[in-house]
Amino acid sequence: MAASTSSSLLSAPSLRKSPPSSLSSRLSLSSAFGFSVSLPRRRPPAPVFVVMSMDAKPTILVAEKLGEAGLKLLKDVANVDCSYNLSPEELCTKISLCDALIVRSGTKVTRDVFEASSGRLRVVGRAGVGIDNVDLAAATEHGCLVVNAPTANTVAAAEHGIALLTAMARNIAQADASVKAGKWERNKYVGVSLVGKTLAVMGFGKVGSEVARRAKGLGMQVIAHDPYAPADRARAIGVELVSFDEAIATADFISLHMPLTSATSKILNDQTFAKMKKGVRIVNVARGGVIDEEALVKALDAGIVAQAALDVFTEEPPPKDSKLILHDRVTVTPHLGASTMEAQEGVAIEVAEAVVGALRGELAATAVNAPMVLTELKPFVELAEKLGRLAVQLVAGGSGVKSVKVTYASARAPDDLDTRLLRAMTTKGLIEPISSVFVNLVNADFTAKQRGLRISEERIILDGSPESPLKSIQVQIANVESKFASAISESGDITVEGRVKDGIPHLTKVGSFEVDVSLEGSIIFCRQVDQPGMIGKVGTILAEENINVSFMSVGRIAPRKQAVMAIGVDEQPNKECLKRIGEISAIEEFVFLKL
Ligand SMILES: NC(=O)C1=CN([C@@H]2O[C@H](COP(=O)(O)OP(=O)(O)OC[C@H]3O[C@@H](n4cnc5c(N)ncnc54)[C@H](O)[C@@H]3O)[C@@H](O)[C@H]2O)C=CC1
Ligand SMILES: O=C(O)C(=O)COP(=O)(O)O
Repeated sequence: MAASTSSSLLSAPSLRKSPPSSLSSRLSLSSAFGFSVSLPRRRPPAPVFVVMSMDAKPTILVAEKLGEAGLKLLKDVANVDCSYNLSPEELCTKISLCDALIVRSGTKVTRDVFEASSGRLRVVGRAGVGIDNVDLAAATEHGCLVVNAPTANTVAAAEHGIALLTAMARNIAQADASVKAGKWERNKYVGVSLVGKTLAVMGFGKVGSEVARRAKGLGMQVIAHDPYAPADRARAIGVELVSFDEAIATADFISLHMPLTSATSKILNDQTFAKMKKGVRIVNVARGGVIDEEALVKALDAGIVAQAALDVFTEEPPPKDSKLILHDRVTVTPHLGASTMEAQEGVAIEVAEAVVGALRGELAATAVNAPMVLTELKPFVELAEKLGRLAVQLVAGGSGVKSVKVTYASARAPDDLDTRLLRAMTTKGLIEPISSVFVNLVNADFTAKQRGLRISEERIILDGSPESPLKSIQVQIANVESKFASAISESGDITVEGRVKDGIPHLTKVGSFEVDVSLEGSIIFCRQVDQPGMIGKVGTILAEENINVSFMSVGRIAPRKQAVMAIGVDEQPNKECLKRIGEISAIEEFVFLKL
């Protein structure tokens, strides 16, 4: 495949130098995808996302300690400046002389850093999974690639979870401090046994499943909650997937392994602690923000939570006088989940390879923000991602998403429409709302496969002018239940379909209902009895709650039967507002979805 053609799928924000041809030939998207597709004839060649020639040695700033093997890889091709504990000002001063920056979780790579680099910084490497310390939007705007190391520390994080679990159950940290203080308190530190106890693993991804495997080895009864994990993957290691409420109500121990997203933020709070078994013990090696820390202190004091073991905190380092940290039934570590010799060597190699590759012009499979080119497909790319986002959010908790079909209706011949970018963006929409994985053109198929998600594509060839690349895109999720039953079409699948109108993606079908709502902001779907006054009733509630409606559309099967109302809203309605809508008597079901 000619690199110049394939590269047209990638943007070239501000190139300093075109790549030499030997480097261009390394950017083979077909191999990155693991399949080969003939590319469209119309697409003009564009420069690749290459950042610099390798004849001048680039400079890489390593701002946090990195394993030796990774450093060696970097030093083979670059001038490496290892400067740790830089203040934000020092980082901004240094960065203007650097082509790449490598960090862990302790360095904040803010917009100021990208601005201070004056366009020289081309790659940020995160030697670990979470990239919450990197301003991704600013990176993308400045044409800077961000890569991470998503797999090399999985086992370390799982082992740390198990270490905290066992240390907590046997009061290891407290007893150690007591003996060192000259005491001998054998009765005070009687622990609890793990064997036969129920552990709820919340988030059954890479780390969660490794924790589950190990806990079973300790003789624990393991259940898991993960609305998006396929049940057969859980079954394969003898774990039952259950609802959130069942998990927290049944567990003697709860271990958190979900990403921090708007849906998981403070997922353990006053209400959810109240549903737990009295005396439950909690482990968190995910992200501090998934627990409402004040609520946890209250639950500890009320005896609902017997103990907690925490590696991560909302604010890191946490305030010295934090009641949570100082609580005598809480065991803490300073974000050590990924800190083993082996994991650090692993992430160092994984990130160094990605950074060196990126400097050479290759696009790493671990790229987090690979910017995409503005082509005629741009609005359809946006449509594909939004349909994916909508479809996955319509899935009811407990249904594993395994099989997705994307149907493109187009008047273009198959060899004149390359759907890889559309499929990648649909995959991004399907996976990102439910995961800490970042999906881009390069890693989309790989990521889907890794998660057991099968994405098939179908083309409907239409008569008419091939001027516009596509008429519509439909996304269907098979074999799942929906939290909005009307989203299930006659085929039995969750179905959403959209079109581009005046350059803006629109949703045109949900389930069997025709609607028309622009895909901006967020959406409320309501199914109601088709009768006068419904739009007014819902509109009035939204107006009273100061929620701006951007679009409203009603689709119905037949007059005075059932209808589905799709309402685009600029602001997120609060719980009270949604409750009021749900209480309108003719409304049979409704759901709020973020785009
Ligand atoms: N303490 C440390 O040093 C480390 C912390 N981590 C953190 O551990 C977490 C998990 O990492 P991975 O397993 O690599 O990610 P992953 O993406 O492989 O797994 C996350 C899982 O959470 C599930 N999930 C999403 N929303 C959920 C919800 N509302 N309820 C239950 N499950 C939900 C997803 O379906 C997915 O299966 C991340 O937050 C990551 O940042 C990872 C490595 C080291
Ligand atoms: O990889 C992650 O998400 C982690 O939380 C590990 O962070 P660290 O690299 O140890 O600062």
